[in-house]
Amino acid sequence: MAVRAVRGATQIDADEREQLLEATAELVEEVLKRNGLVPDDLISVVLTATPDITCEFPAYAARIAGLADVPLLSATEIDVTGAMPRVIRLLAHVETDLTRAEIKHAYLRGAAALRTDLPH
Ligand SMILES: O=C(O)C(=O)C[C@]1(C(=O)O)C=C[C@@H](O)C=C1
Repeated sequence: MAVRAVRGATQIDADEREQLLEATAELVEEVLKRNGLVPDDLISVVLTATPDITCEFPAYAARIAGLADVPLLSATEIDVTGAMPRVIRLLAHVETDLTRAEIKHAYLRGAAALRTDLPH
């Protein structure tokens, strides 16, 4: 049974929110680890959620996952018909000596199907 919490006058699904927090933390950690980055290398980070994700701001999830002093922004991904549901995307602007070709992207869990042209 889903545990429910209340934000303002609105009920939210606490289990879904916990999943969002965990998945976003995993994504942040993977992006940093794969590219040998630390939070200080991050200039800013934009996170998007598909429109079906309404339980929490991904930026909040990233903040408590370790990006406390990085400028963050949450936004909604475009609602394209037939697009993969329940996806969190992260676009980071970083200080790095890596070339674009050396950057390692992270498509985790089912999101790997979004870019089969990339190594995962
Ligand atoms: O990289 C992704 O997450 C995708 O879903 C692919 C893609 C693209 O076609 O380049 C599509 C939609 C997103 O806004 C970003 C990128």
